[in-house]
Amino acid sequence: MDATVLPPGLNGSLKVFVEGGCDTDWRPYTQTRLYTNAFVINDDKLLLGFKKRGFGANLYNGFGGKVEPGETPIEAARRELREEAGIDAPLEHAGTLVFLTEGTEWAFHIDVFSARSYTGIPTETDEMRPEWFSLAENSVNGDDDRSGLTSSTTTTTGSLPSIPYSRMWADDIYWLPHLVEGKRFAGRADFAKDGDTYVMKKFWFGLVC
Ligand SMILES: CNc1ncnc2c1ncn2[C@@H]1O[C@H](COP(=O)(O)OP(=O)(O)OP(=O)(O)O)[C@@H](O)[C@H]1O
Repeated sequence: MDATVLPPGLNGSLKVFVEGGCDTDWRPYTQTRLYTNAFVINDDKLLLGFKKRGFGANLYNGFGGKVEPGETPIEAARRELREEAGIDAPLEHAGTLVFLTEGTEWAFHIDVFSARSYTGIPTETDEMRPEWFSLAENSVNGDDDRSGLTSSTTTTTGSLPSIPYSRMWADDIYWLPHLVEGKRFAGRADFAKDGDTYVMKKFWFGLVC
């Protein structure tokens, strides 16, 4: 795809790998707010957090939040990882995501980071419950409802569930496999609201080339 037809908000040399949704225009916006999202991989396991409150509650996600005044995105990402998961990690930039949600006139600009090692012990906080998921081909289905099961925060052996995409933001299934593979990506998705649920209406994701 020609760089001139990138969705508004995305820049650089990107090659589309998936796009779809409604045949409508991208929603206009005048402001962006900076956020971070950090994913820790350890051997064949991925650490996700179950969000207990706030925006995206009851979904699994990486660890992150708003970039505070005076912080760089990487500083914010490491702070949020410490605050929400209790660990430190040598985060590297993996991708850039732009999201519009119905009801807000500004765009989320999310710098996504990943690390292949960490220090500390993943620890549940008020906001997030860290859990490990298997990246192995033959792992058990992580989309099943695991409520009532013991938290796997400290599990290092046995069969972990696979990434629970049905209980994550709808965009994650497109770009997270690329993050796991160590590829750099960027994308945009515009969401509409259906009651309390956000529905992904239009999306575009590409790899950095
Ligand atoms: C729409 N599609 C999306 N797909 C995947 N991830 C998404 C997302 N939209 C937002 N996110 C992430 O959700 C977190 C919100 O952060 P959020 O908890 O609101 O921020 P912060 O911790 O600063 O808030 P408070 O301190 O509670 O105010 C933050 O990681 C951000 O990257």
